[in-house]
Amino acid sequence: SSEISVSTPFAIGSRVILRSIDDKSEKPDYAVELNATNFDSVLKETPAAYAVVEFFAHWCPACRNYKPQYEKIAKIFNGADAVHPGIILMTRVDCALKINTDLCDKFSVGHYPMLLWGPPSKFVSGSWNPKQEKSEIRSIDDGRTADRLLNWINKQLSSSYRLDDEKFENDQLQKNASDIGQIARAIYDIEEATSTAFDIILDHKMIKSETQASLVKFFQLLVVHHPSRRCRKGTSEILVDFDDFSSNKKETDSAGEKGALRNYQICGKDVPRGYWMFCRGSKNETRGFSCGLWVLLHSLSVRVDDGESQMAFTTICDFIHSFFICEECRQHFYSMCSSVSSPFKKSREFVLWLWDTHNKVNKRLMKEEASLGTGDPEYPKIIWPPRQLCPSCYLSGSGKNDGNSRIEWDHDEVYKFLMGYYGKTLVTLYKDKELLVEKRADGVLAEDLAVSASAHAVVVPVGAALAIAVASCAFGALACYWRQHQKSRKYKYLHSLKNI
Ligand SMILES: Cc1cc2nc3c(=O)[nH]c(=O)nc-3n(C[C@H](O)[C@H](O)[C@H](O)COP(=O)(O)OP(=O)(O)OC[C@H]3O[C@@H](n4cnc5c(N)ncnc54)[C@H](O)[C@@H]3O)c2cc1C
Repeated sequence: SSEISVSTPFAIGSRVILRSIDDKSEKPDYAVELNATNFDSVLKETPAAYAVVEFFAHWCPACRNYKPQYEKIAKIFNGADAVHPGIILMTRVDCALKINTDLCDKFSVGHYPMLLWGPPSKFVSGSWNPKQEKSEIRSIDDGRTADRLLNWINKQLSSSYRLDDEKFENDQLQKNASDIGQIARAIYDIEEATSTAFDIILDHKMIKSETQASLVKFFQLLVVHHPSRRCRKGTSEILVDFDDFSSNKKETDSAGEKGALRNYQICGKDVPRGYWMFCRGSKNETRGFSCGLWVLLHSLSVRVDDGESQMAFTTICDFIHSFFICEECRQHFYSMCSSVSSPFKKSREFVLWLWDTHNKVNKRLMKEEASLGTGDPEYPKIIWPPRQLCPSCYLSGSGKNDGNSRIEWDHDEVYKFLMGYYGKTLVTLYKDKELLVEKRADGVLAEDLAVSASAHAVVVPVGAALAIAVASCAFGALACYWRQHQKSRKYKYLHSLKNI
């Protein structure tokens, strides 16, 4: 610094130079900067099981020196390129900013930098003080270097993370196949798969006059039965405006159409995150999207009512046929759809059909992957669920699930298991508690009732998507209803604007 001050006679100039030297050496921050306005929402939304919050002050020299150490750890855990994403969220709060004064007080920040550790939900609207007993938030007393901080974390989690772990050395596999709770992490993959599917459809310009009806029907299914509330919301927004894209289709080039739909975030602004949790493979190229898609389909199947089951079946078959870009997969799946001779009357039949169909795919892939070596070695295909996951699904003494022996299933137990697994268990970890809004006996959600109460007249605009919506009211009753009301609100709004 003495060199700089000698060569630069003006104090302001030297500051500028210092800053620019600094900028050049500055790497992107991996830790998420939080403040009083986003602290609760970021910690509420994160899929990570733990959070570290570093309280610091930007003027504090010790904090500046500590930053590269902390960043080394943040790089391992935060973001799409992280080696171990979605497990720990690394954050920081600048207590020197006025806006954060109360927040830092609530967490009894007495020195800088100060690190706290705990489940993210415990930080939301939370507080901490050093004398508090039985708090799930703990002070990290030995995190002065990256190595020591990682050691501290490893002790908490009985893990063996290392600073030089490389991408996709995924050592945190869900090795314990009998751990039913693992599926709770899949809610985030279902969101990821929904958003990825939407991106693929746009990237490959797959919305054509002959595929559009399939997409609208699938969106209707999502609006009503997607297990994530923000995906239901995002899909409904697309559905409401869908006519506008399709009616302008002839005039707009595909880039324009794609561009317009690109403005929609089907599962909200935080998705896609760029990584998988339940569906994370041991290699970059395995599992991921196709696993997430299966889990989405199963989670939809357990949520439809008896009267909707046939419609949900054809909707899923058509969607996969039109939009699943894996040619072999969509052909195989569609031929299995086509072999169903009589319509489903009960959702139980549909749930079990999807389960059995998935097992047929597993069985075929077991042989293929063994001979070609294309599977994920850590996740060999099995006839599912394994006995450890659902002992009662197996009639006593029936065969092994290696694809060769015949298993005698207790279908009542399998159905019960699937309903629990993809139903309640799937959403137990989900942070968006509004998701758990009670359904009324007639299946109408409170949020939809709020809409109906505020919308008076039903003005039905004539459009392709709406025509399809009306035609598919078997399960779309709520979706059509919701859409018509939204549409009517929008048109009324536009009309009132025109009149101004
Ligand atoms: C509709 C569809 C058709 C496909 N067809 C093909 C194909 O023809 N050829 C091909 O190479 N790949 C196909 N794939 C991809 C393939 O099935 C797997 O998704 C992929 O190999 C990744 O496998 P995975 O180990 O992650 O488990 P996946 O098979 O993707 O399963 C995801 C998760 O679902 C659960 N699960 C497994 N079996 C069942 C079941 N029977 N019922 C309920 N839950 C279950 C397990 O927890 C599993 O981890 C298809 C995918 C989809 C969505």
